[in-house]
Amino acid sequence: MSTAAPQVQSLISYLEHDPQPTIVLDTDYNILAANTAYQRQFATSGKAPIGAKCFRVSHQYSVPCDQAGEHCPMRKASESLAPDRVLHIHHTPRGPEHVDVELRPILDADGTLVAYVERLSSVAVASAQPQRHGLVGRSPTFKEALSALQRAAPSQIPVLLQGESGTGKELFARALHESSDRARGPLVVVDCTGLTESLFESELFGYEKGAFTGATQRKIGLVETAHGGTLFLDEIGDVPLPMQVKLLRLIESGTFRRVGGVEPLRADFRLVSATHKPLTAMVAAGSFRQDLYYRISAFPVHLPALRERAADLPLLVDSLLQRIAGHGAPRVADDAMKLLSLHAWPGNVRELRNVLERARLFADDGVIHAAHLPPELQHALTTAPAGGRPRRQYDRAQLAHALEVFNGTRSELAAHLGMSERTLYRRLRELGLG
Ligand SMILES: Nc1ncnc2c1ncn2[C@@H]1O[C@H](COP(=O)(O)OP(=O)(O)OP(=O)(O)O)[C@@H](O)[C@H]1O
Repeated sequence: MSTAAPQVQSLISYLEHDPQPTIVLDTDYNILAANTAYQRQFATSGKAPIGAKCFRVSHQYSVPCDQAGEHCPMRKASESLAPDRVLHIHHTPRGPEHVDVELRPILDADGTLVAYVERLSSVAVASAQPQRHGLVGRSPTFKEALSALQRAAPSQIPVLLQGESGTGKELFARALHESSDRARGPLVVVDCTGLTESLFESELFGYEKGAFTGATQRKIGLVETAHGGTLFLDEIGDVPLPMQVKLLRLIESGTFRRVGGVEPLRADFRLVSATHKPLTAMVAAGSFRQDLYYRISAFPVHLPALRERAADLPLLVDSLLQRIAGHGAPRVADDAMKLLSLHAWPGNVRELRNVLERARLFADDGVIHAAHLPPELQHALTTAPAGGRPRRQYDRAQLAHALEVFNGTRSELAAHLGMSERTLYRRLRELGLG
């Protein structure tokens, strides 16, 4: 068991009453102390893991995180002697969990590094294990997006979520709202697609009685409904130019008027926008206002496409099946899982959900087999007729995706794609992937 220097002992007793889970570590990854809050939330065996290595306790690794392919905040802090913060997946009594880790190096009077203090906060808005609601994910690209979200959440900075359709923009917006200090306020979702100018204005700002024919009484708009909370403008790239001016005025002045009203009203919301459109290209083409773009995009977050987070597929499949089918959720056979992992998922998680919703209706024996998946997924397993050409020509994107996600040798991949190894190599060379 490690012994701590006297200054470190004082630090330990100071941290004992900290309400946030905190541990003290020496420079060789040994846990010197863990406060009561840590023991309550994270101690897996019910007692403080004094003397154990942090990487073993938090990750069940036998080597430090950076040797296991993860970012090690201790390594970085030992070089910079400055604090570091990372999002890790920790082993906890509740299973794997996303944890925000803040690490501070402790220096003695000579400036020598003597210990580290690590403060942990569970990230409740996303799960690293199958879950019946909310965001799930554990791949590096998912963690990057989640980590960006956690950094932006406590401030008022406008966030722009950029991702293809079906990547979970609304779920991320909800997670951001729930991680912010406005979580007790409302989250108001505005779908900006297909709104005419007058409808947009009256929906957003509301109207006074008599403002137009049919306005028989005052109506509160969505901006007012979002008071004290978050206003989520989904598909902001679909807002036509004349309405963009009105949006800009609202964001810049923080005030608005109901249609037919004279009183300027003060708006109090945190703005989150989302789009699957390339806004910078739209700005260059003149179809999106540059000034509005700068206002909404102070903190852009890239939401990964499903093909960029292939490692999350089994977790997403489990979670979505639980959501679709509840307790009687079917299991997915290996051949079906292989097909799912070879598909490029242009429709992302929404497409995956649709495929599973359909497939489970065929799973009479409680198992989803390859045959239960739609034809466009089946092709990946068709084998070449003996001595003949493969039945299917894969395009560059499909092959690049298969290369990225396939867990096996090139000859196994060739077999899965229904072609000979030589043909695979030739195709890869032709497409510049070899
Ligand atoms: N990380 C995730 N974990 C769990 N479910 C997810 C995740 N990402 C997306 N989903 C699910 O995928 C579906 C699509 O998500 P959502 O509607 O948020 O996507 P979107 O990006 O807003 O799509 P669109 O741009 O078409 O409106 C929903 O059923 C959502 O619950």
